[in-house]
Amino acid sequence: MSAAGRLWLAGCGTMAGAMLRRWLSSGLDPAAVTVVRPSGRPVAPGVAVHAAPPAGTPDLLLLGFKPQKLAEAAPRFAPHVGPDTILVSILAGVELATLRRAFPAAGAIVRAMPNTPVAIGEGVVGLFGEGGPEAPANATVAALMAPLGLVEWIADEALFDVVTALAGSGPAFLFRFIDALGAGGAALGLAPDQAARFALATVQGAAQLAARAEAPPAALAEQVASPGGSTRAGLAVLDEAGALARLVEATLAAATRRNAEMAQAARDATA
Ligand SMILES: NC(=O)C1=CN([C@@H]2O[C@H](COP(=O)(O)OP(=O)(O)OC[C@H]3O[C@@H](n4cnc5c(N)ncnc54)[C@H](O)[C@@H]3O)[C@@H](O)[C@H]2O)C=CC1
Ligand SMILES: O=C(O)[C@@H]1CCC=N1
Repeated sequence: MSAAGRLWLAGCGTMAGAMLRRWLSSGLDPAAVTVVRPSGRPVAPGVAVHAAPPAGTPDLLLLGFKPQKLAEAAPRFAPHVGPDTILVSILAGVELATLRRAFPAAGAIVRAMPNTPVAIGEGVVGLFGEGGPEAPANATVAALMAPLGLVEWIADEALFDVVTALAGSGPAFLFRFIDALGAGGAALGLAPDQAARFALATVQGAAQLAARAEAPPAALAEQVASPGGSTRAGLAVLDEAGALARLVEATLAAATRRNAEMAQAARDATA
């Protein structure tokens, strides 16, 4: 974790806060971290917090505010970003070219797309950097992200909005599904609290089984669905005219479109 040297977080809300929690619990020295957040509110013992960027230059600056704040925040942080600084952005949508315009002196710029389960080391982090997978900064960024969960480089920045929809937003879609599973059971007569517990434990168990199994999820579904049995009757509803697949694809498409809109807004705001 010391690979990142002096680490500054610009913004420390839900997402950057989840990343920081995991970094600290996996051994990052809090004295190496500076959080800059408008409220100046404390974050964690030993982590310096400032309402505005202090003097100095970090080795790695993580942009953790909303994409809509880029135009306002960038001029405050840019003077602290030099050729020895790696800039990492978790801003949904916002492209490398926009970030490069806002931080012309940065030594390297990498986009990272995490999700909230990184807080417990069970997240996903998609990465895309300016210099391609072999750029020297990439090893530093990959080492920093490693404790957060599954870390993979994305081959094409044009796909980053899809990664954001699938993995960045994905937990929200799955939380909805857990609720829907419980609500479905409750609608058919189970006590709502018991239905909610069963739904959560079922999703947790199924995900863990799928993660450990050699067979793909489709084969695991077949193992549950006995011929002529009740699971088959339920799957027929999910599969009718590709109902579930179409719903999920439309969901990801809507989120992907919104990421592209935020990218455009950030381009316009920083032009
Ligand atoms: N919430 C999520 O699950 C995910 C969020 N993201 C990205 O993470 C970023 C942050 O999202 P959240 O954590 O959900 O939002 P949030 O609203 O919880 O946190 C943003 C933080 O930025 C701070 N901030 C605002 N203006 C600032 C400035 N000028 N300088 C420094 N800090 C400033 C705010 O005080 C706030 O605490 C967004 O760009 C989003 O696209 C990416 C993946 C997943
Ligand atoms: O909703 C958002 O815009 C961000 C991107 C991925 C998750 N949250």
